[in-house]
Amino acid sequence: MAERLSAETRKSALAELPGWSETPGREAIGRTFTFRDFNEAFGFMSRAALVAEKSDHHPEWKNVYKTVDVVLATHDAGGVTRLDIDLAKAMNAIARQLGVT
Ligand SMILES: C[C@H](O)[C@H](O)[C@H]1CNC2=NC(N)=NC(=O)C2=N1
Repeated sequence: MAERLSAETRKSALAELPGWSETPGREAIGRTFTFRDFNEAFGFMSRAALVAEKSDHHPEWKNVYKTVDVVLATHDAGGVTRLDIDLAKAMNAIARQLGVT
């Protein structure tokens, strides 16, 4: 089972994750992605969903038109683990391919 990261490790991991920040009021990280339109937002979600399924690690996310709000935490560990950092990195890579840095 993935180990919960300390506040210090979480903060240094966030420094490598453009656009991501701590979620106020809970041990989690979050980012809002804004795409060109709904089609690209949903395309992002489709691709990220495949990565999540493959890693058995799933996001908490909400899509409104061209925005996707994402919160990542490892429920089993009660905080942020490497799994969340890796999924955030993968999401940033997918977004970059869609022109969103
Ligand atoms: C049994 C299965 O491995 C677990 O329920 C997985 C599924 N996806 C998950 N996703 C997230 N974000 N946290 C978890 O603890 C988690 N656990």
